[in-house]
Amino acid sequence: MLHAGVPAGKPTARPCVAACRSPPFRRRTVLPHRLKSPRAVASPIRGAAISGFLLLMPDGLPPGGRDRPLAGQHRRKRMSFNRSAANGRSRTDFDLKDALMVGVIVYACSIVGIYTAVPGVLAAFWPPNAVLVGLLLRRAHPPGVAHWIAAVAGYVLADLTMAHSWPKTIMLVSTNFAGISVCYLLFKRMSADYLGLRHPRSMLVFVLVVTAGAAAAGVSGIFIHPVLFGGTPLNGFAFWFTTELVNYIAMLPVMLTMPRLSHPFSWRMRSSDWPGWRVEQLAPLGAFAGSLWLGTVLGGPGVVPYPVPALLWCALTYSLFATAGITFVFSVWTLLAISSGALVIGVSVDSPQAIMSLRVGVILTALAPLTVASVMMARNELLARLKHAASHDPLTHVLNRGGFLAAAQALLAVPARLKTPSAIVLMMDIDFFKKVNDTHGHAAGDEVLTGFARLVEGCLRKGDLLGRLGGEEFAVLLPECGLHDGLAIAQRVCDTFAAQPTRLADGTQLHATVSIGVAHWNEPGTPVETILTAADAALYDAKRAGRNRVVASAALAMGKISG
Ligand SMILES: Nc1nc2c(ncn2[C@@H]2O[C@H](COP(=O)(O)OP(=O)(O)OP(=O)(O)O)[C@@H](O)[C@H]2O)c(=O)[nH]1
Repeated sequence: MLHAGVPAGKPTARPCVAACRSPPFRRRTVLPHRLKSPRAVASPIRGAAISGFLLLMPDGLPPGGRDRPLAGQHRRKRMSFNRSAANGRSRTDFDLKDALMVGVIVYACSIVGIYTAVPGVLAAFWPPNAVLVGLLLRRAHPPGVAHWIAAVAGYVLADLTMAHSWPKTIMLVSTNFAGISVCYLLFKRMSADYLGLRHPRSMLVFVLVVTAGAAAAGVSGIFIHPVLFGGTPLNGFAFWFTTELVNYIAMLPVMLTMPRLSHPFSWRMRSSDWPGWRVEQLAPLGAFAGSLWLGTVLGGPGVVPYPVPALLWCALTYSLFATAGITFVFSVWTLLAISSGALVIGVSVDSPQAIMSLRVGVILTALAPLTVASVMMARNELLARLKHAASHDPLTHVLNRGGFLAAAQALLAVPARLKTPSAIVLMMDIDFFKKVNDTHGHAAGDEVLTGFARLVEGCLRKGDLLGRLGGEEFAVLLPECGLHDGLAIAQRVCDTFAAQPTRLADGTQLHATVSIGVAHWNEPGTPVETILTAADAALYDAKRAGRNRVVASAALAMGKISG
């Protein structure tokens, strides 16, 4: 029998988990291919773009479903503006910089809105309000006074740049803020699921909130419209209400569902999605573009909803953010194409009523794909949570028996997936665990199990599998690992666990040890169960030999490490 020869009760000093990452781990660690590809090398332009984006998109809101951590997965460290403190800058410095950025964005969006407006008429495309609401909601912290002041300054400067008089500027800015504050205050009270449009009913609530915000702007329009544009108060309400409604519905979903880019690397990581992409996944986008083109060719009053089937197809295929973006393109394209004559609907759209009717009709059409995408998102997240719960252990959050066996089978059943047809299985069982429970209680036993799982996880590479097969028994699969390295890894787990007591909630330090059986898989075609049985037999030998040790399977051993 081969074993590591660590005497029971006399642990080798390995005080920290970090020790587990020393060679041979590091030697064997393979950099993910995508990080080495030229695509992964960020260009200065992309770096600058990402940095700018980070300022705009702090992680106030959990991103779309795919990014949201599930119970048991390591939670990605939430980065907030506080990270500036770590860089030696004070929070105030950073808030001011951040507020300045908000002001600049509001200014830039306002200029775009003013430039695209028909002279003497309220701007049809007015992005700053929706963008500002999105920015304020997506912050990690509630916006400070500096943010609000910067936003007001952005609007005022844009109006003054366009040589608007002060009274006109004040009226326009206060009307903008009537809608913005109602939207912000109502959205702020919502849970992240509703705010991220990931709840099945979130689109309904979204429409109610933006309708309230648009109505607030409309009420202000009752007073200022007759003064600024000479219409009736009713016209003022209708014009401001519809314009704000259209802009909020078109733009705010994009802002609310935009993925969090809290770390430049997350952008690179997303490139890993691409190998899974197939050309046919571009079909819904092609259908959408085709339907827009068909509308321009055929014309007529019925062309506006032509793209709806393609939009629904996009909603069923792409992420909520992508669907929101495509829907935004649909709304803007349709309104611009009709006003420019590229889309001939055969009805004159020159009266205020006709313009309002068109805007509201287009934007309500866009609600259908947004609702489908939102419900799909909620459904996919629920499925992911169920799948996770079915394959993971609720206590330690590592794979459960079924999850481990399925993942191991999937890995070993297709040897082509492995660069080298060699894998190691460790069967690990905490020693005298019953005594831990009996002496310190079941809760303390649970803490030992959880602590052990975290310790082992800290010793593994990405791609290694860890599972809790039951009780105090765990298994590890190390793909593309030879026997020598596998035994060394097992020994490090054994030594580190023995040297590192579990600190219980009451402060007590609890020493425990683990016995490990190691088996080597190097013959493609050998089922996982066979290798697990061999490792289990070795584990049994380790227990019999005195525990707190590593033993290689007699059947499959090809070498040993010295004790
Ligand atoms: N706290 C806690 N205990 C568990 C859990 N699952 C199983 N156990 C306990 O784990 C103990 C396993 O005891 P045994 O199988 O006798 O093994 P052992 O005491 O570790 O002895 P050796 O394995 O021979 O070293 C039993 O007392 C189980 O009740 C759990 O989820 N939490």
